[in-house]
Amino acid sequence: MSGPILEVRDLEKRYGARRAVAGVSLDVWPGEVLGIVGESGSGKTTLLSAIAGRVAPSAGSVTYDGRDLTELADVDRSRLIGDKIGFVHQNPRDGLRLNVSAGGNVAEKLMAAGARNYGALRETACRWLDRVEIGRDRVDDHPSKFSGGMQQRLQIARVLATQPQLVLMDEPTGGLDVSVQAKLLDLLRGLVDELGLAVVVVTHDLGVARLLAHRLLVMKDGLVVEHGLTDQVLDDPAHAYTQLLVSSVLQV
Ligand SMILES: Nc1ncnc2c1ncn2[C@@H]1O[C@H](COP(=O)(O)OP(=O)(O)OP(=O)(O)O)[C@@H](O)[C@H]1O
Repeated sequence: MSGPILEVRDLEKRYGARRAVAGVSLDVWPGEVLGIVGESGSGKTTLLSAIAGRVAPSAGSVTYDGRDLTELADVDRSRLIGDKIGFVHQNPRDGLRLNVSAGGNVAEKLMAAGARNYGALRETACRWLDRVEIGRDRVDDHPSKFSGGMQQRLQIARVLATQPQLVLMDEPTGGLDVSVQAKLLDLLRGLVDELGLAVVVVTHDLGVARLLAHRLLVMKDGLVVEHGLTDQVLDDPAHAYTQLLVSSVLQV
């Protein structure tokens, strides 16, 4: 593939008179991690949800691998997104089936993608548990019995098992203890590098952005106010709003 894997153009989402996303354009290239940062209410989650087809944009286009997702029939868009685009929720409970075993959570994604052989499914599920550092002895346990960090790692295994080329992440380490966050970030960074994933990660945590993202978009009131390489944006912010975001972190 020679161009961006994801192209978003003039994306807008209105709720009544409010423009939650007010005309955003972005590109993501294969193997690239794009971070979207901004304070609460700046439109990050709405932007990610619109890219993922979870909310219908009011205007604009979302082109994945040459196809405009906003023009596909619902069923075709769902299939494409299910197969090729992964979504990691902040709350792992939104991305897991809690009454299905850990192995089953991974295996059912593989089955939806066409895998059938029980032995191979179980072995692949176990290998994914290995990769996200969940013991194989937990393969038959329900994730409702797991800690928050383990649930998040299982959600990541479930999302990555079908080898998506693009993964959208909404505050993937939010709601976890700091030490658990650090471990999860390490794991995510390793998997993203190893699998060469293209990622869009939404976070209000500039530390997470610094560790994961190659490039950053800074959002305010539904608009992108600054974008650039992560170190450049965080170390030498050009926009007053980004300066405030960065300095408010430094003061903590
Ligand atoms: N379903 C909805 N109906 C009406 N307004 C909404 C809806 N979802 C979001 N909004 C509004 O759109 C704006 C952007 O919200 P959004 O959740 O995208 O921001 P955010 O940057 O992700 O914030 P947070 O970090 O708190 O999740 C806010 O003003 C919010 O109130």
